[in-house]
Amino acid sequence: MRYAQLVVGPAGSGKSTYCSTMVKHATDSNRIVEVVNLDPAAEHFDYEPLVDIRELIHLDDAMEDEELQFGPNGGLIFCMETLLENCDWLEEQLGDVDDDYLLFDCPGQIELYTHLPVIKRLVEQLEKWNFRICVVFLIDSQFMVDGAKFLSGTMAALSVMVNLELPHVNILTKMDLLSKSARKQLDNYLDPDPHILLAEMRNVKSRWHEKYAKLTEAIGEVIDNFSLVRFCPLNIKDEESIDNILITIDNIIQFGEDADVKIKDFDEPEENGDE
Ligand SMILES: Nc1nc2c(ncn2[C@@H]2O[C@H](COP(=O)(O)OP(=O)(O)OP(=O)(O)O)[C@@H](O)[C@H]2O)c(=O)[nH]1
Ligand SMILES: [Mg+2]
Repeated sequence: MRYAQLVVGPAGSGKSTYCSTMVKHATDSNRIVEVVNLDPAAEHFDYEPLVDIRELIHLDDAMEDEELQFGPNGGLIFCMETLLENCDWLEEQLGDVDDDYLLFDCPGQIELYTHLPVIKRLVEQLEKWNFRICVVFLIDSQFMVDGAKFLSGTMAALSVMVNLELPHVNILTKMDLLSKSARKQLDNYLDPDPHILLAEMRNVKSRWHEKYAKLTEAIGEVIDNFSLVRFCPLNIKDEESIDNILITIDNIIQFGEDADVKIKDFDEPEENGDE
């Protein structure tokens, strides 16, 4: 079994920073975590990638091609499709090391995760290669500090969850940039209570809410009733905060737990036999 975090989220939400932060944190606790750069347009990141999609195809290749004539967004989709067509290349680059733990630093175009099939197909490949995957959806906490934005961010997280159908963690990034009052505001939402959100939206003059108060309320309640979406705050300046996130994800993909799981599986038939 191998382990992977698929790090996704809107442009600039902090995906590449998250990856380098996790690598440093893991190294400090004697763990090896490596990053695969899947962003064909990446210009800067603070880690040494194990695999880099730009060695296969760069966004400029798609955009400068006389025949293709892609813009930046179509070009990106083209690059991701090229990656899928060259699965052998990726498989070879990834190697085949048991217990490997990789972070896939993905591009920032949200449509890749909300409704296009290309990332989903990549996930299916990774699963064939024995990866147990957790989607890590990052969203900038600064865009989550009022009711309407929080609701809209929640809906974005939900579309990614529905589209990718994988174990999933939502992370609020850049908590270090929030003012004290903004952080307090956000704390109210983190244990999501749609009534707090709604009461607040009622106070804010919003054309949407005036017209669709009942709809907003219904969406809020559905999300709450099904415990669909939760957010974990991440402050990269606080080791404990980083550690909490890593532990949460490790648990989800059962990293380091396999030994226990095997023992349990082994014991169960015996117990049944005794009964
Ligand atoms: N203060 C602070 N800045 C952050 C944090 N995370 C990211 N940033 C900054 O936000 C900007 C974008 O961060 P990136 O990590 O490149 O974001 P990204 O999601 O990889 O961006 P794209 O790949 O372009 O979609 C950079 O200037 C980072 O330094 C954080 O936790 N705290
Ligand atoms: Mg990036």
